[in-house]
Amino acid sequence: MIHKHAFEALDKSLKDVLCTDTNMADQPLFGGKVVVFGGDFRQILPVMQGGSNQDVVTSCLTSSYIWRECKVLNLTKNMRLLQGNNPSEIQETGDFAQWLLDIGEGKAGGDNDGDSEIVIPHDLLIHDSSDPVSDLIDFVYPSFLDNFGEQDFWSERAILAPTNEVVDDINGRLLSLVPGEEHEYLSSDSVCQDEIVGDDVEHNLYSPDVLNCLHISGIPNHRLVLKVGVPVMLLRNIDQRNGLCNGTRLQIVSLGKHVIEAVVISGSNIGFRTFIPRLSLVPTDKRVVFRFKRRQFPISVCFAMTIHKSQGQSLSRVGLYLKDPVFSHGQLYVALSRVKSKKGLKILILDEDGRPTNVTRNIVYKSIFSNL
Ligand SMILES: Nc1ncnc2c1ncn2[C@@H]1O[C@H](COP(=O)(O)OP(=O)(O)OP(=O)(O)O)[C@@H](O)[C@H]1O
Repeated sequence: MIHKHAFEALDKSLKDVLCTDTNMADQPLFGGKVVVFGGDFRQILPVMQGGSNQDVVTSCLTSSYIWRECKVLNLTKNMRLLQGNNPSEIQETGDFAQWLLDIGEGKAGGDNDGDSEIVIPHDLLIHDSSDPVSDLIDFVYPSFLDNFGEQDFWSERAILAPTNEVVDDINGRLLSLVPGEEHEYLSSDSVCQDEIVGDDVEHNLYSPDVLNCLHISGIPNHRLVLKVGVPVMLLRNIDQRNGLCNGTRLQIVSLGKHVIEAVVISGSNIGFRTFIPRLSLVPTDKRVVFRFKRRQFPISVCFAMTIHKSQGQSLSRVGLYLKDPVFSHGQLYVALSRVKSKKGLKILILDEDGRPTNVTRNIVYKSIFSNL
């Protein structure tokens, strides 16, 4: 979800361009233009690094002066969930849709606000298994090697997890099963010129070895290992007209030294072939206190992806791997609601001792709903 300041900036810009009245109080919102917002406050709210619950809630559009003039229209039907053909399937879909809403609104397993523990129904769980992670992988990617060459096989499946560490672990495990030669691409990392002060201590602090070790959300790792046929996700908008946006999934066709050929497998331009170059990527993560750039292909392997990255996706098969519990408002709801049918969802929750369990954390800041 976008920070309210982005909408307020648009409001001010449109007022500047469209209003002749210099008295701010008399200028209509968005310069008199009608603006339609679409969103779901049960989903993940703006990311505020180090921010409190209240900081997150007040960063939303509902806490802006704009909201006072918004008219709210509610959508009532979950269009992603495929309706069944017979009464029992229709009933099951309806019950599942209601359960998702209860998770999103903090009502599942009793009324709760903030962090709560919820019990996941038995039929959605991976349990009683000697190797539960393999079972989850087999559920999402059955007959992995037989289906490996099929483009359609990759377009509607994913394993989701809250953190990049777990995602990298699953991706590494599945990549090792893929037949074919491994290609390793190492990034070139350097501190941005405006950060260099010519001091030896600073120079050593920011040496390439140090920069190479940084794993930062939103940019690829220093070491990117790929094979032909592997599904990858774009991490930047590189050609929006042809559907090559941040989050688009592609399958690798060939791996060159300077360029990677891939075919789009998700979104509106499925089948489109393209060449991906290396880009200089500058992380925006405020926890990195200096600016540096990483020159690397803007992609990551996506057998598994983080819940944040899965926002907006509709998938026919989802394996939710909760080795660690979710950590932000709406994360569990987003993960569970990516799927098009209840049958396409399995969840593996591990307890502190690494054993499968049926209880996990849900986080819902109820104050976000108070203005709706
Ligand atoms: N009017 C409709 N008729 C049929 N299918 C629809 C309709 N609207 C949406 N869908 C389907 O529902 C799914 C979700 O749609 P879409 O991604 O636009 O919703 P969204 O609100 O952006 O979802 P989310 O925010 O949960 O990612 C898609 O598979 C889409 O094809």
